[in-house]
Amino acid sequence: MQPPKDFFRPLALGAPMPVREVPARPSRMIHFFDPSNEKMAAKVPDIAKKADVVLGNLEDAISADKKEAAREGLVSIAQATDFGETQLWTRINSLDSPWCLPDLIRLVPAIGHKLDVIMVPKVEGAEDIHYIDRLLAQLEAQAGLERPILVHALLETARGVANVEEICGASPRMQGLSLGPADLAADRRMKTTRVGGGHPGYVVRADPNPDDAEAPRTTFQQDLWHYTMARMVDACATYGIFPYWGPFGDIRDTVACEDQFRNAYLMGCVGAWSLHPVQIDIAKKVFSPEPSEVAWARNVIHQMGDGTGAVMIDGKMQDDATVKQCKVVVELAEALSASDPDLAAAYQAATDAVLGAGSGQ
Ligand SMILES: CC(C)(COP(=O)(O)OP(=O)(O)OC[C@H]1O[C@@H](n2cnc3c(N)ncnc32)[C@H](O)[C@@H]1OP(=O)(O)O)[C@@H](O)C(=O)NCCC(=O)NCCSC(=O)C[C@](C)(O)C(=O)O
Ligand SMILES: [Mg+2]
Repeated sequence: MQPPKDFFRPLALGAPMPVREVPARPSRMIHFFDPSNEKMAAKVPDIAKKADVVLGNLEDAISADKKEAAREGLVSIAQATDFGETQLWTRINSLDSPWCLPDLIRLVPAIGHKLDVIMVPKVEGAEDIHYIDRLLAQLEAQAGLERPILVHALLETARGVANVEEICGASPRMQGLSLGPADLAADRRMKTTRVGGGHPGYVVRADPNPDDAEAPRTTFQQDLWHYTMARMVDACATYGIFPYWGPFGDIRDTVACEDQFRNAYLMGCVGAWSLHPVQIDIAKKVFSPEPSEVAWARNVIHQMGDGTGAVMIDGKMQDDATVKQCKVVVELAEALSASDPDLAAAYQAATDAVLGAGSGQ
Protein backbone atom coordinates (compact mmCIF):
# COMPACT_ATOMS: atom_id res chain seq x y z
CA MET A 1 0.00 0.00 0.00
CA GLN A 2 1.44 3.36 -1.02
CA PRO A 3 1.91 5.99 1.74
CA PRO A 4 -0.41 9.02 1.32
CA LYS A 5 0.98 11.43 -1.32
CA ASP A 6 1.76 14.06 1.35
CA PHE A 7 3.49 11.58 3.70
CA PHE A 8 6.88 13.06 2.85
CA ARG A 9 5.69 16.68 2.76
CA PRO A 10 6.96 19.03 5.52
CA LEU A 11 4.19 19.60 8.08
CA ALA A 12 4.91 23.30 8.36
CA LEU A 13 5.88 25.96 5.80
CA GLY A 14 9.65 26.39 5.98
CA ALA A 15 10.26 23.13 7.85
CA PRO A 16 13.01 20.86 6.50
CA MET A 17 12.13 18.05 4.07
CA PRO A 18 11.46 14.74 5.85
CA VAL A 19 13.99 11.93 5.33
CA ARG A 20 13.00 9.14 2.95
CA GLU A 21 15.22 6.54 4.60
CA VAL A 22 16.40 6.45 8.21
CA PRO A 23 20.23 6.49 8.22
CA ALA A 24 21.72 3.28 9.70
CA ARG A 25 24.30 4.92 11.99
CA PRO A 26 26.15 2.93 14.70
CA SER A 27 23.99 2.94 17.85
CA ARG A 28 25.15 -0.07 19.85
CA MET A 29 24.46 1.82 23.04
CA ILE A 30 22.26 4.81 23.89
CA HIS A 31 24.09 6.21 26.90
CA PHE A 32 21.82 7.98 29.40
CA PHE A 33 23.09 10.84 31.49
CA ASP A 34 21.40 13.29 33.87
CA PRO A 35 22.12 16.80 32.54
CA SER A 36 21.25 18.29 35.96
CA ASN A 37 24.01 16.25 37.63
CA GLU A 38 27.12 18.38 37.22
CA LYS A 39 29.51 15.54 37.93
CA MET A 40 27.85 13.31 35.33
CA ALA A 41 27.53 16.18 32.89
CA ALA A 42 31.26 16.92 33.13
CA LYS A 43 31.93 13.40 31.84
CA VAL A 44 29.86 13.79 28.66
CA PRO A 45 32.71 14.97 26.36
CA ASP A 46 34.81 11.92 27.35
CA ILE A 47 31.85 9.51 27.25
CA ALA A 48 30.91 10.86 23.81
CA LYS A 49 34.31 9.65 22.53
CA LYS A 50 33.45 6.03 23.33
CA ALA A 51 29.68 5.88 23.01
CA ASP A 52 27.74 5.73 19.74
CA VAL A 53 24.85 7.80 21.20
CA VAL A 54 24.68 10.05 24.25
CA LEU A 55 21.22 10.93 25.54
CA GLY A 56 20.38 13.78 27.89
CA ASN A 57 17.52 12.40 29.96
CA LEU A 58 14.78 14.82 31.04
CA GLU A 59 12.08 12.31 32.08
CA ASP A 60 11.96 9.53 34.67
CA ALA A 61 15.00 9.46 36.97
CA ILE A 62 15.01 13.28 36.90
CA SER A 63 13.16 14.52 39.99
CA ALA A 64 10.36 17.06 39.51
CA ASP A 65 12.40 19.80 41.15
CA LYS A 66 15.29 19.17 38.71
CA LYS A 67 13.35 19.23 35.41
CA GLU A 68 14.32 22.79 34.50
CA ALA A 69 17.93 22.28 35.58
CA ALA A 70 18.14 19.14 33.43
CA ARG A 71 16.70 20.98 30.41
CA GLU A 72 19.09 23.92 30.83
CA GLY A 73 21.96 21.54 31.57
CA LEU A 74 21.34 19.75 28.28
CA VAL A 75 21.32 23.05 26.38
CA SER A 76 24.66 24.03 27.95
CA ILE A 77 26.29 20.64 27.33
CA ALA A 78 25.05 20.50 23.73
CA GLN A 79 26.21 24.02 22.95
CA ALA A 80 29.64 23.45 24.53
CA THR A 81 30.44 19.98 23.17
CA ASP A 82 31.72 18.83 19.77
CA PHE A 83 30.18 15.35 19.50
CA GLY A 84 32.05 14.37 16.33
CA GLU A 85 30.39 11.24 14.88
CA THR A 86 28.58 10.48 18.16
CA GLN A 87 24.84 11.13 18.04
CA LEU A 88 23.13 13.44 20.53
CA TRP A 89 19.64 12.37 21.63
CA THR A 90 17.31 13.49 24.41
CA ARG A 91 14.35 11.90 26.16
CA ILE A 92 11.72 14.60 26.69
CA ASN A 93 9.02 14.40 29.33
CA SER A 94 5.81 12.56 28.59
CA LEU A 95 3.23 14.26 26.39
CA ASP A 96 0.75 14.64 29.29
CA SER A 97 3.34 16.23 31.60
CA PRO A 98 3.65 19.96 32.28
CA TRP A 99 7.28 19.82 31.11
CA CYS A 100 6.91 18.38 27.57
CA LEU A 101 5.97 21.59 25.77
CA PRO A 102 8.60 23.69 27.58
CA ASP A 103 11.17 20.97 26.73
CA LEU A 104 10.47 21.24 23.00
CA ILE A 105 10.05 25.02 22.90
CA ARG A 106 13.42 25.43 24.63
CA LEU A 107 15.45 22.66 22.98
CA VAL A 108 14.56 22.97 19.29
CA PRO A 109 15.65 26.59 18.75
CA ALA A 110 18.59 26.31 21.18
CA ILE A 111 20.13 22.98 20.11
CA GLY A 112 17.90 21.55 17.38
CA HIS A 113 20.76 21.77 14.84
CA LYS A 114 22.79 19.35 17.06
CA LEU A 115 19.96 17.07 18.21
CA ASP A 116 19.76 13.93 16.09
CA VAL A 117 16.81 12.22 17.81
CA ILE A 118 14.10 13.07 20.35
CA MET A 119 12.93 10.06 22.36
CA VAL A 120 9.25 10.26 23.31
CA PRO A 121 8.21 8.23 26.38
CA LYS A 122 4.96 6.32 26.96
CA VAL A 123 3.81 6.48 23.33
CA GLU A 124 0.29 4.97 23.13
CA GLY A 125 -0.51 5.24 19.43
CA ALA A 126 0.06 7.03 16.11
CA GLU A 127 -1.78 10.06 17.50
CA ASP A 128 1.13 10.78 19.83
CA ILE A 129 3.61 10.70 16.96
CA HIS A 130 1.38 12.94 14.81
CA TYR A 131 1.29 15.49 17.63
CA ILE A 132 5.08 15.58 17.99
CA ASP A 133 5.60 15.48 14.21
CA ARG A 134 3.58 18.63 13.49
CA LEU A 135 4.86 20.52 16.54
CA LEU A 136 8.48 19.76 15.67
CA ALA A 137 7.89 20.92 12.08
CA GLN A 138 6.53 24.23 13.35
CA LEU A 139 9.45 24.71 15.74
CA GLU A 140 12.02 23.64 13.12
CA ALA A 141 10.56 26.14 10.63
CA GLN A 142 10.75 28.96 13.18
CA ALA A 143 14.30 27.98 14.11
CA GLY A 144 15.36 27.72 10.47
CA LEU A 145 16.67 24.17 10.90
CA GLU A 146 17.98 22.49 7.75
CA ARG A 147 17.41 18.88 8.67
CA PRO A 148 14.53 17.26 10.53
CA ILE A 149 14.99 15.95 14.08
CA LEU A 150 14.06 12.26 14.11
CA VAL A 151 11.73 10.69 16.68
CA HIS A 152 12.27 7.52 18.72
CA ALA A 153 9.27 6.05 20.57
CA LEU A 154 9.48 4.30 23.91
CA LEU A 155 7.43 1.10 23.88
CA GLU A 156 6.40 0.96 27.55
CA THR A 157 2.60 0.74 27.72
CA ALA A 158 0.20 -2.08 26.90
CA ARG A 159 -1.69 0.09 24.39
CA GLY A 160 1.63 1.10 22.80
CA VAL A 161 2.44 -2.57 22.21
CA ALA A 162 -1.07 -3.19 20.82
CA ASN A 163 -0.49 -0.25 18.41
CA VAL A 164 3.19 -0.87 17.70
CA GLU A 165 2.84 -1.16 13.92
CA GLU A 166 0.85 2.11 13.52
CA ILE A 167 3.40 3.89 15.74
CA CYS A 168 6.26 2.76 13.49
CA GLY A 169 4.45 3.88 10.34
CA ALA A 170 3.11 7.18 11.72
CA SER A 171 5.76 9.54 10.36
CA PRO A 172 8.91 9.65 8.21
CA ARG A 173 10.59 11.05 11.34
CA MET A 174 10.42 7.65 13.07
CA GLN A 175 13.96 6.44 13.78
CA GLY A 176 13.10 3.47 15.98
CA LEU A 177 11.68 2.07 19.20
CA SER A 178 13.10 1.04 22.56
CA LEU A 179 11.45 -1.50 24.84
CA GLY A 180 10.86 0.03 28.29
CA PRO A 181 10.47 -2.92 30.71
CA ALA A 182 9.70 -1.02 33.93
CA ASP A 183 6.69 1.06 32.86
CA LEU A 184 5.49 -1.75 30.61
CA ALA A 185 5.56 -4.24 33.49
CA ALA A 186 3.64 -1.80 35.69
CA ASP A 187 1.07 -1.03 32.99
CA ARG A 188 0.48 -4.73 32.31
CA ARG A 189 0.33 -5.58 36.03
CA MET A 190 3.26 -7.96 35.55
CA LYS A 191 4.53 -8.99 39.01
CA THR A 192 8.16 -8.16 38.45
CA THR A 193 9.93 -5.19 40.02
CA ARG A 194 13.07 -5.75 37.98
CA VAL A 195 14.15 -3.48 35.08
CA GLY A 196 14.75 -6.03 32.34
CA GLY A 197 16.14 -9.53 32.55
CA GLY A 198 14.37 -12.69 33.68
CA HIS A 199 12.50 -13.70 36.81
CA PRO A 200 13.12 -16.93 38.79
CA GLY A 201 9.39 -17.46 39.08
CA TYR A 202 8.75 -17.58 35.31
CA VAL A 203 9.60 -21.20 34.49
CA VAL A 204 8.44 -24.40 32.83
CA ARG A 205 8.93 -27.70 34.71
CA ALA A 206 10.01 -31.14 33.41
CA ASP A 207 7.49 -34.02 33.75
CA PRO A 208 7.65 -36.13 36.91
CA ASN A 209 10.04 -39.10 36.81
CA PRO A 210 7.75 -42.13 36.12
CA ASP A 211 10.04 -44.31 38.21
CA ASP A 212 10.37 -41.95 41.14
CA ALA A 213 7.51 -39.55 41.88
CA GLU A 214 9.60 -37.88 44.60
CA ALA A 215 12.56 -37.07 42.33
CA PRO A 216 13.12 -33.30 41.92
CA ARG A 217 11.79 -31.97 38.61
CA THR A 218 14.09 -29.68 36.62
CA THR A 219 12.76 -26.19 35.83
CA PHE A 220 13.74 -23.96 32.91
CA GLN A 221 13.52 -20.17 33.30
CA GLN A 222 11.66 -18.50 30.43
CA ASP A 223 12.14 -15.04 28.92
CA LEU A 224 9.47 -12.54 30.08
CA TRP A 225 10.26 -10.20 27.16
CA HIS A 226 10.40 -12.53 24.15
CA TYR A 227 6.91 -11.77 22.78
CA THR A 228 7.20 -8.00 23.19
CA MET A 229 10.68 -7.86 21.71
CA ALA A 230 9.63 -9.93 18.70
CA ARG A 231 6.57 -7.69 18.12
CA MET A 232 8.81 -4.60 18.32
CA VAL A 233 11.43 -6.06 15.95
CA ASP A 234 8.82 -7.09 13.36
CA ALA A 235 7.10 -3.69 13.47
CA CYS A 236 10.42 -1.83 13.10
CA ALA A 237 11.65 -4.10 10.30
CA THR A 238 8.34 -3.61 8.46
CA TYR A 239 8.92 0.15 8.37
CA GLY A 240 12.71 0.12 7.98
CA ILE A 241 13.40 1.64 11.39
CA PHE A 242 15.47 0.34 14.28
CA PRO A 243 14.60 -1.67 17.44
CA TYR A 244 16.52 -1.37 20.71
CA TRP A 245 16.46 -3.01 24.10
CA GLY A 246 16.00 -0.30 26.77
CA PRO A 247 17.60 -0.35 30.24
CA PHE A 248 18.97 -3.16 32.38
CA GLY A 249 18.59 -1.89 35.92
CA ASP A 250 20.73 -4.33 37.91
CA ILE A 251 23.94 -2.42 37.20
CA ARG A 252 26.12 -4.65 39.38
CA ASP A 253 25.02 -7.79 37.53
CA THR A 254 27.12 -7.29 34.40
CA VAL A 255 26.72 -10.97 33.42
CA ALA A 256 22.91 -10.87 33.30
CA CYS A 257 23.12 -7.48 31.58
CA GLU A 258 25.23 -9.07 28.85
CA ASP A 259 22.68 -11.91 28.59
CA GLN A 260 19.80 -9.46 28.20
CA PHE A 261 21.70 -7.45 25.59
CA ARG A 262 22.66 -10.62 23.69
CA ASN A 263 19.03 -11.81 23.64
CA ALA A 264 18.14 -8.46 22.06
CA TYR A 265 21.03 -8.64 19.57
CA LEU A 266 20.12 -12.15 18.46
CA MET A 267 16.44 -11.18 18.11
CA GLY A 268 17.31 -8.31 15.71
CA CYS A 269 17.82 -5.28 17.99
CA VAL A 270 20.63 -2.93 16.96
CA GLY A 271 21.50 -1.64 20.42
CA ALA A 272 20.55 -1.16 24.06
CA TRP A 273 20.65 1.56 26.69
CA SER A 274 23.66 2.05 28.94
CA LEU A 275 22.67 3.56 32.29
CA HIS A 276 26.17 3.45 33.73
CA PRO A 277 29.66 3.61 32.16
CA VAL A 278 30.17 -0.11 32.88
CA GLN A 279 27.32 -0.95 30.50
CA ILE A 280 28.88 0.92 27.55
CA ASP A 281 31.53 -1.74 27.04
CA ILE A 282 28.99 -4.54 27.50
CA ALA A 283 26.82 -3.10 24.74
CA LYS A 284 29.84 -2.49 22.51
CA LYS A 285 30.93 -6.12 22.94
CA VAL A 286 27.47 -7.61 22.35
CA PHE A 287 26.21 -5.41 19.49
CA SER A 288 29.44 -5.59 17.45
CA PRO A 289 29.50 -8.83 15.43
CA GLU A 290 32.30 -11.24 16.43
CA PRO A 291 35.29 -11.12 13.98
CA SER A 292 34.80 -14.87 13.35
CA GLU A 293 31.12 -14.18 12.51
CA VAL A 294 32.13 -11.47 10.02
CA ALA A 295 34.75 -13.73 8.40
CA TRP A 296 32.19 -16.53 8.08
CA ALA A 297 29.60 -14.16 6.58
CA ARG A 298 32.11 -12.79 4.07
CA ASN A 299 33.09 -16.34 3.14
CA VAL A 300 29.45 -17.31 2.50
CA ILE A 301 28.88 -14.20 0.35
CA HIS A 302 32.14 -14.94 -1.52
CA GLN A 303 31.28 -18.60 -2.17
CA MET A 304 27.65 -17.88 -3.11
CA GLY A 305 28.69 -15.76 -6.12
CA ASP A 306 25.55 -14.06 -7.45
CA GLY A 307 23.74 -14.89 -4.21
CA THR A 308 21.36 -17.48 -5.67
CA GLY A 309 21.22 -21.28 -5.48
CA ALA A 310 22.52 -23.51 -2.68
CA VAL A 311 25.96 -24.69 -1.59
CA MET A 312 27.34 -26.57 1.41
CA ILE A 313 29.99 -24.75 3.45
CA ASP A 314 31.54 -26.58 6.40
CA GLY A 315 28.56 -28.92 6.38
CA LYS A 316 25.97 -26.10 6.56
CA MET A 317 23.50 -25.35 3.77
CA GLN A 318 23.83 -21.84 2.34
CA ASP A 319 21.33 -20.30 -0.07
CA ASP A 320 19.69 -17.00 -1.16
CA ALA A 321 18.29 -16.45 2.36
CA THR A 322 21.51 -17.11 4.27
CA VAL A 323 23.37 -14.72 1.98
CA LYS A 324 20.93 -12.00 3.11
CA GLN A 325 21.59 -12.90 6.75
CA CYS A 326 25.32 -12.66 6.07
CA LYS A 327 24.91 -9.28 4.39
CA VAL A 328 23.20 -7.95 7.57
CA VAL A 329 26.28 -8.95 9.58
CA VAL A 330 28.82 -7.61 7.06
CA GLU A 331 26.97 -4.28 6.56
CA LEU A 332 26.91 -3.73 10.34
CA ALA A 333 30.60 -4.69 10.62
CA GLU A 334 31.54 -2.24 7.87
CA ALA A 335 29.48 0.58 9.41
CA LEU A 336 31.15 0.01 12.81
CA SER A 337 34.60 -0.33 11.23
CA ALA A 338 34.29 3.16 9.78
CA SER A 339 34.36 4.62 13.30
CA ASP A 340 36.35 1.95 15.16
CA PRO A 341 39.80 1.17 13.66
CA ASP A 342 40.49 -1.59 16.22
CA LEU A 343 37.33 -3.37 15.18
CA ALA A 344 38.17 -2.84 11.50
CA ALA A 345 41.58 -4.46 12.01
CA ALA A 346 40.08 -7.42 13.91
CA TYR A 347 37.50 -7.99 11.16
CA GLN A 348 40.12 -7.80 8.41
CA ALA A 349 42.50 -10.19 10.20
CA ALA A 350 39.72 -12.74 10.73
CA THR A 351 38.62 -12.42 7.11
CA ASP A 352 42.14 -12.78 5.75
CA ALA A 353 42.60 -15.91 7.86
CA VAL A 354 39.59 -17.46 6.09
CA LEU A 355 39.76 -15.97 2.61
CA GLY A 356 43.51 -15.43 2.32
CA ALA A 357 45.58 -12.33 3.08
CA GLY A 358 44.58 -9.19 1.22
CA SER A 359 41.25 -10.80 0.31
CA GLY A 360 40.05 -7.29 -0.41
CA GLN A 361 36.81 -7.96 1.46
C1 LIG B 1 22.11 4.52 38.62
C2 LIG B 1 23.02 5.68 39.02
C3 LIG B 1 22.28 6.70 39.90
C4 LIG B 1 24.25 5.18 39.76
O1 LIG B 1 25.11 6.32 39.93
P1 LIG B 1 26.23 6.24 41.06
O2 LIG B 1 27.01 7.50 40.97
O3 LIG B 1 25.61 5.84 42.36
O4 LIG B 1 27.10 5.00 40.53
P2 LIG B 1 28.66 4.79 40.71
O5 LIG B 1 28.96 3.37 40.35
O6 LIG B 1 29.10 5.27 42.06
O7 LIG B 1 29.29 5.76 39.61
C5 LIG B 1 30.66 5.60 39.33
C6 LIG B 1 31.06 6.83 38.53
O8 LIG B 1 30.34 6.82 37.29
C7 LIG B 1 29.59 8.02 37.17
N1 LIG B 1 28.33 7.70 36.49
C8 LIG B 1 27.31 6.95 36.97
N2 LIG B 1 26.33 6.87 36.05
C9 LIG B 1 26.75 7.57 34.96
C10 LIG B 1 26.19 7.85 33.69
N3 LIG B 1 24.99 7.37 33.34
N4 LIG B 1 26.90 8.61 32.83
C11 LIG B 1 28.11 9.10 33.16
N5 LIG B 1 28.70 8.88 34.38
C12 LIG B 1 28.02 8.11 35.26
C13 LIG B 1 29.36 8.51 38.57
O9 LIG B 1 29.14 9.89 38.55
C14 LIG B 1 30.66 8.13 39.24
O10 LIG B 1 31.62 9.11 38.89
P3 LIG B 1 32.92 9.30 39.85
O11 LIG B 1 33.72 8.02 39.67
O12 LIG B 1 33.59 10.53 39.28
O13 LIG B 1 32.39 9.47 41.24
C15 LIG B 1 23.52 6.39 37.73
O14 LIG B 1 24.26 5.44 36.99
C16 LIG B 1 22.41 6.95 36.87
O15 LIG B 1 21.75 7.89 37.23
N6 LIG B 1 22.24 6.35 35.66
C17 LIG B 1 21.18 6.79 34.75
C18 LIG B 1 19.84 6.23 35.23
C19 LIG B 1 18.75 6.61 34.25
O16 LIG B 1 18.94 7.39 33.34
N7 LIG B 1 17.56 6.03 34.44
C20 LIG B 1 16.47 6.28 33.50
C21 LIG B 1 16.51 5.35 32.31
S1 LIG B 1 15.75 3.79 32.66
C22 LIG B 1 14.05 4.14 32.57
O17 LIG B 1 13.67 5.28 32.46
C23 LIG B 1 13.09 2.99 32.59
C24 LIG B 1 12.15 3.03 31.36
C25 LIG B 1 12.84 2.70 30.10
O18 LIG B 1 11.49 4.26 31.25
C26 LIG B 1 11.11 1.95 31.62
O19 LIG B 1 11.50 0.75 31.53
O20 LIG B 1 9.98 2.35 31.93
MG1 LIG C 1 9.56 4.39 31.64
